[in-house]
Amino acid sequence: MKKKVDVIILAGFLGSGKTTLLKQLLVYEKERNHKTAVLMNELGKVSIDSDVIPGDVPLKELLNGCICCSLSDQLEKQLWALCKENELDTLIIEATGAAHPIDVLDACLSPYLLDELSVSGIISVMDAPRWLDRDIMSVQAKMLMLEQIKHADYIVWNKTDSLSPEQKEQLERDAKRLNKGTPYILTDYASVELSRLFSLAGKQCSEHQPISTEKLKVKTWVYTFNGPVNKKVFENWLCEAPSSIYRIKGYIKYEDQIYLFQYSYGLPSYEKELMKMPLRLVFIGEDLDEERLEEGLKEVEKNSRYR
Ligand SMILES: Nc1nc2c(ncn2[C@@H]2O[C@H](COP(=O)(O)OP(=O)(O)OP(=O)(O)O)[C@@H](O)[C@H]2O)c(=O)[nH]1
Repeated sequence: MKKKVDVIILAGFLGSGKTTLLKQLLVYEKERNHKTAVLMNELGKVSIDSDVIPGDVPLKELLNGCICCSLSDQLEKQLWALCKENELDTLIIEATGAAHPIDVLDACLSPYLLDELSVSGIISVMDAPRWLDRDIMSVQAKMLMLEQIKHADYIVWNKTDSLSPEQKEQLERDAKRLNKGTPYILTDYASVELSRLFSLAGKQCSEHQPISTEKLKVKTWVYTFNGPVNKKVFENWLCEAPSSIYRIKGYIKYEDQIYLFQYSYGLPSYEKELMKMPLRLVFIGEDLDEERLEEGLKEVEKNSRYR
């Protein structure tokens, strides 16, 4: 079977040090003879950070919007193109500082890309002084930083050079409180010992193994239907589905019609699909009880037959 490309998502507030870390990751991957590509997303019309990417690294840019909202369709196309045009080992996505990590993860888990990509983890690069000073920021900015910490598989507290020992202790307490058990590090200029970062993010993984998706804080799970189901039966199941499911997306068939199905924060939506797509749904959430989900969906298929 074809090896999937490992995807690393770099999240973190505007100017927190994502590109600084990205440059080091690229050097590290090159030393390991890993062919690595970068997908860079910037809010502005002109890319600033892409100049720092070496010429031999395949690069796609998504400008003037955020991949977690207005550009999520384009992200899918660009990821597909990067995988088809290159024999990749690793793909690093640098999200904008305004991106919600779960939404970026969601955009990577397109049903089209399931066989191509395997998301290794979300690394959140946090601007430590800004976090400590967050009370002067808007509620939205505070919430965003909180999400970036909460959903990280590895937290890099950056720009810590000017902080007092008490402030550094506070950062450690915050990491433990907000994302218990997740590895973190306090750095300057994102100078992380990268072998540690890879192994810690994967917890039990050795230095040279990719981080397994099973170690992701936010879990993903895929269910494949054998055929069409009954809309009412499926939606009844959905009403009872656990709230820890953040997203569902994929293809579902009602009678003779295939739909692209999207479910986000409790709301389902459908779009008619003209192609014959595999009837797979990708689930994204925390603490997903896979066994229960599978049982429930099998029941949906069974009950649909009697309608
Ligand atoms: N003082 C200080 N400056 C830093 C540190 N890390 C990064 N910087 C600087 O902070 C600025 C922003 O760093 P970037 O790596 O571009 O940050 P980014 O998260 O990619 O920024 P955006 O793409 O705009 O969101 C640059 O000028 C860096 O040189 C640090 O630890 N301390």
